[in-house]
Amino acid sequence: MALAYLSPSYANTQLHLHSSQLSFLSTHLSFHRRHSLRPLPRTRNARISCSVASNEAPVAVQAQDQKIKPECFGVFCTTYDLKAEEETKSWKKLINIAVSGAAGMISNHLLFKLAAGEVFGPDQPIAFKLLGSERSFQALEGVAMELEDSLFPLLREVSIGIDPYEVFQDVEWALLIGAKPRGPGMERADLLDINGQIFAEQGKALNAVASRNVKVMVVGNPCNTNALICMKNAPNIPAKNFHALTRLDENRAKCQLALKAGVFYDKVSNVTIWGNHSTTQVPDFLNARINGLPVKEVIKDIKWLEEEFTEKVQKRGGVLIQKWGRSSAASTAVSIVDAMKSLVTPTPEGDWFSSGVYTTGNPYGVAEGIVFSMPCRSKGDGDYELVKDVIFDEYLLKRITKTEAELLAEKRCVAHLTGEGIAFCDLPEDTMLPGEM
Ligand SMILES: NC(=O)C1=CN([C@@H]2O[C@H](COP(=O)(O)OP(=O)(O)OC[C@H]3O[C@@H](n4cnc5c(N)ncnc54)[C@H](OP(=O)(O)O)[C@@H]3O)[C@@H](O)[C@H]2O)C=CC1
Ligand SMILES: O=C([O-])CC(=O)C(=O)O
Repeated sequence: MALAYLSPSYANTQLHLHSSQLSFLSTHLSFHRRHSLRPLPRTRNARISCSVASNEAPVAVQAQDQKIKPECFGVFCTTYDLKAEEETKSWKKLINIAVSGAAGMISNHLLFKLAAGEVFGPDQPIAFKLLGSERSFQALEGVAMELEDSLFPLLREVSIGIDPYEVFQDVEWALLIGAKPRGPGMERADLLDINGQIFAEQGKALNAVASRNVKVMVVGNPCNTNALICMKNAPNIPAKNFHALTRLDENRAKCQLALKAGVFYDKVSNVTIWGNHSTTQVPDFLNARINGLPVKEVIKDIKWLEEEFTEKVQKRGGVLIQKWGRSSAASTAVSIVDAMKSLVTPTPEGDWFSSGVYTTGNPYGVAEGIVFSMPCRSKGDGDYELVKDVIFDEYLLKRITKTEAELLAEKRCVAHLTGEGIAFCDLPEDTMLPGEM
């Protein structure tokens, strides 16, 4: 069954149905900016003009002719003038970006940055495939309407759906943000299991329908182990293409080092976050540099580095939640943009960036088979290589061993979701997500 386009009211009606009946809802609400000067079919054009003219939300109309696929929505139906057409000739091929948890807080910042060209530049048109759920479908429509009202020249298509097998079709980037937050009294093992199921399903869907070289950025927590689960369920996609977001931690570490040294934060480089996006993460001040000098030559207060600095970065998310009542959304979105940019632009000479990536084959002696944040460099082709010229001391190694042990325990806890046998949960008691206090 196909819909010409959906409205809040129509979607609502359907949302009361059994989930097996819902897949057609992902027969996306598509907003296509038109590339040609060819006039729109009269009937569709007329219907949409009507909804715009009456100043209402997009009106639900089931296709009279079921074969007509939706091509445009509201203002997106307007054809471009010749000047705009000439401009688009120099544009690159459309890039398909999927975002899950698209009605959530992080996404609400991220989508607008991506559509403005912050990652891929001013000549890269973009299509958004937004994944929501029964819960969030109506909110997703609201998000889509805001995108519509933003008049982004680069945003050529927006589709929304709740079936990852449809939403992930041909996507070249999958930004997996949606995850259940840890509620009061919920065990970490339960959180791993509930979210793990989401990421196992999404991994399978990516494996089945996404571009074979899709880059997957897992943000939803616990992001390292979610990324591992997703990857293990997508055997046809290179393991190297999966990332867990630790760039926010890197940015937080840079900020604290700059503050202590009294320099602007662009003077801080070579910061690695090692390990898990949790309170065991290790912000590496041994290899980091300020104005090109080793941090320890600029900040002589070793006690501050080992204790205060490290803990500040590890728990920054929780302190922020205490102040603001909600978790970091804007700075997380900024860090996702940074992380993506680091993969599509060459890393500046001598520097690197942190990302949670698969450890198999790593040169540091970190246990194989987990997703662990490590220092990476990229040629800007979407791929990365691990940095070899880093040094370790006793302090750093001890901390790395602790975060590694936590990730190995998380891995045992989700063995049933990675195809590695029976799960056994012996998670360390004293560690948390950065946002937990
Ligand atoms: N790696 C990092 O650096 C950071 C990671 N995070 C993590 O990112 C994730 C998203 O954060 P944020 O956007 O602020 O969160 P929000 O609560 O605003 O949005 C989360 C989205 O997750 C989806 N979701 C999926 N399953 C469930 C479920 N069972 N119960 C409730 N919601 C669910 C919901 O969308 P839908 O209904 O459409 O599925 C919801 O819109 C969280 O896991 C958070 O911990 C946050 C900050 C930093
Ligand atoms: O714990 C959370 O949900 C928030 C988080 O990851 C962070 O702030 O780094």
